[in-house]
Amino acid sequence: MSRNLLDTPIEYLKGVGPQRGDLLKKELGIFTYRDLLHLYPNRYIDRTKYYSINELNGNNSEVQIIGKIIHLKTVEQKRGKRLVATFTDGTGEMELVWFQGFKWIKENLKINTPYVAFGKLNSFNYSFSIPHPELELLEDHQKNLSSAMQAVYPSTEKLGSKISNKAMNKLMNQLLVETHQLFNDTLPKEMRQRLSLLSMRDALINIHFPKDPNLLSKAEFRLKFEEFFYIQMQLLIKNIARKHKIKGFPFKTVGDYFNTFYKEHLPFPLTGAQKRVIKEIRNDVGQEAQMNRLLQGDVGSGKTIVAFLSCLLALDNGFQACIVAPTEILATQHFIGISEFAQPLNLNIKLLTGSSKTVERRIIHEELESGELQILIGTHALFEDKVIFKNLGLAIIDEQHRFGVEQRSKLWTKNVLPPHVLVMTATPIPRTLAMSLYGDLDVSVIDELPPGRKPIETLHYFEGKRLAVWHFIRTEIAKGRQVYIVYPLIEESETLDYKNLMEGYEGISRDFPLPEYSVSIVHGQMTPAEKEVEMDRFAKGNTNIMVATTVIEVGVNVPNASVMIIESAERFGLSQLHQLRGRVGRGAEQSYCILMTGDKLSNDSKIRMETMCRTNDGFEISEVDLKLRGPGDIMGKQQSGTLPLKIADIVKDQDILHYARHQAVQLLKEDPNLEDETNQNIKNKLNVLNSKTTIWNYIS
Ligand SMILES: Nc1ncnc2c1ncn2[C@@H]1O[C@H](COP(=O)(O)OP(=O)(O)OP(=O)(O)O)[C@@H](O)[C@H]1O
Repeated sequence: MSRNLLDTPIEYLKGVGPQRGDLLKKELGIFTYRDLLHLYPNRYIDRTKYYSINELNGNNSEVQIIGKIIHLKTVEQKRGKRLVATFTDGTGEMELVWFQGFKWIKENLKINTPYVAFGKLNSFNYSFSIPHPELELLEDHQKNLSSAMQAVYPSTEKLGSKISNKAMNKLMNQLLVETHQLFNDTLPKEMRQRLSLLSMRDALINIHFPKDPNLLSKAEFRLKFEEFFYIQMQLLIKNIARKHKIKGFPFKTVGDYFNTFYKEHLPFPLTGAQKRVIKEIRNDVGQEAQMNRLLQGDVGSGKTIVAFLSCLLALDNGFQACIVAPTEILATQHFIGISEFAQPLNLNIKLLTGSSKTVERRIIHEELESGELQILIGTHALFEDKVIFKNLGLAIIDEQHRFGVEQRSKLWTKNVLPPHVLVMTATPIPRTLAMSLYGDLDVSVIDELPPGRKPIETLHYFEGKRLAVWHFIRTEIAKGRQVYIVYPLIEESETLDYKNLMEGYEGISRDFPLPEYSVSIVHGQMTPAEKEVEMDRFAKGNTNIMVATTVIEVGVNVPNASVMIIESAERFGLSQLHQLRGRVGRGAEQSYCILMTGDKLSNDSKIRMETMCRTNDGFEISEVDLKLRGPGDIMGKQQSGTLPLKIADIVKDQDILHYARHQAVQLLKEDPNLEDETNQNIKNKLNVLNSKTTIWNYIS
């Protein structure tokens, strides 16, 4: 497309002007002609359908009726004045109503003249009305009707009557008249023909003024394809570039540490998935390029041993490794778990968290710089400037989405070359999202649980069943099992949150009294040391019940705990519920998760409870979560904001996403550097995109 005209500030478009221009800029972020062109409609109204008044019913939402105004009157009520027109089409009568702008309407409306009235239908006791209808003289309507399907723009909700939908349509028409000659295509003709894609020009015209439903769906397909195709092209090209350009330390040998542990000290036979993932990692770190791998494994799938074996690869090649976790509890758990694995190897492994003592810190700093310290495990305390590695070769980051971009890149600056990076997440990211967001990270998936695990049985109970639930807890404790009872974190109010938890704790302590039962508690207002003591009591089996807020959400590993009670479960998101449930079912016993809720549940909450009761599969759960919440909430605003999608929807349009990815892969196979004459416009568009897109800024 010609850049100049399409970059024209929006206020210069005929019909816009400074006032409307300001509205468009402020409310919709439309600054130029180009921005307006890509403001796509939300939906379409069939303007070929006319209703007669006697066929109206309460189910009609928007209607279009040909008729005449036979009477106009002003009605005064307590709530204010309104102007009411009696409108008839010969089959019946209805009302057209206005609450403002009376003078103009009275002066301009013609009595007993054919009009087309269009708008939202209100019904009350079998009488119908349209508030603030769009009215057009039938004569004009027949002359003007250029498109049977009329676009409704998202602006309608935001701008209301300031720029009506009709006015938006008019502006769009004006814009297309002025600019349509200038639309160059961004996809080669050969490709468009091969894939039966509309040209950009036809797609844009038909998305705003569809000639018929078939052309509309072709236009939508073309524009969605375009968005996905270019995202995938960027990701794939970046991936190729990374493999070539970002040099990393190659771990050439698989040495004594790895081999000894693998052959002699594995605490259990690895699952097929664990073996496969370790192979993928070994292959990556053996190359000259930096590894950037995302390791997805459902809760309890055994990521820790994979992390440990990866660390051994670094150590075998004379490098240090670190593991960073988002909370002290999790970092400590990793430290305990890894130290246990490492016992026979006599390694120097240390823990660094916010509550490490000054003396410990000094020792850690010194040993780290001298290279004596081999594996450092900790929280974001590792990102501090004082923490200097002699030669960090591998950084493992657990639950990455809790860290910011800058923090992660801080680890990079600690080296001449970047270390290999393994990002571990127990929150499965739906495949489609992973593909669109992490297309340039290599992904490994542990999709198999260790053998002998019994699926967790999940049950949903309303408050009225509490006594039965308590009875159940008693029988499980009598069998020697332990129980978690989790309360929601009420984000807006720490005090309320605390009060809730403490009340629960007091009740539980009353219902499960000493000496028969003992109850631990962990909450956000305790110091890390206090939390650790309580966690430790529970982990060692000294207490039967652990009462906690979501601080135990990730990483806690107490295989003997077989019951998870989640209080006010309707307050939790799906992925959080799944994480919490993952704290049980880690031993060989049958485990249970009980979701307690109030009686009144929203539809979404019902779906969440049903999903949890139906499946233990983290990927399936994350797909449902994605559908319920949309990608923004799952990934956090920062990340979803980076996806440049205006028309495509990563949930609904997954098929197009896969198709576009396939086409992008094929194209790059055939012409990796886009040198072919026919691919020049793709190259040009990528150049423009690369100069402004931020999609991966947070990854690299
Ligand atoms: N191949 C295996 N065979 C038997 N047990 C295993 C195997 N792999 C891991 N485990 C055990 O399963 C439990 C869960 O493993 P781990 O803590 O590594 O899970 P995870 O993937 O880190 O889960 P989470 O993210 O929930 O912490 C541990 O008790 C671990 O010892």
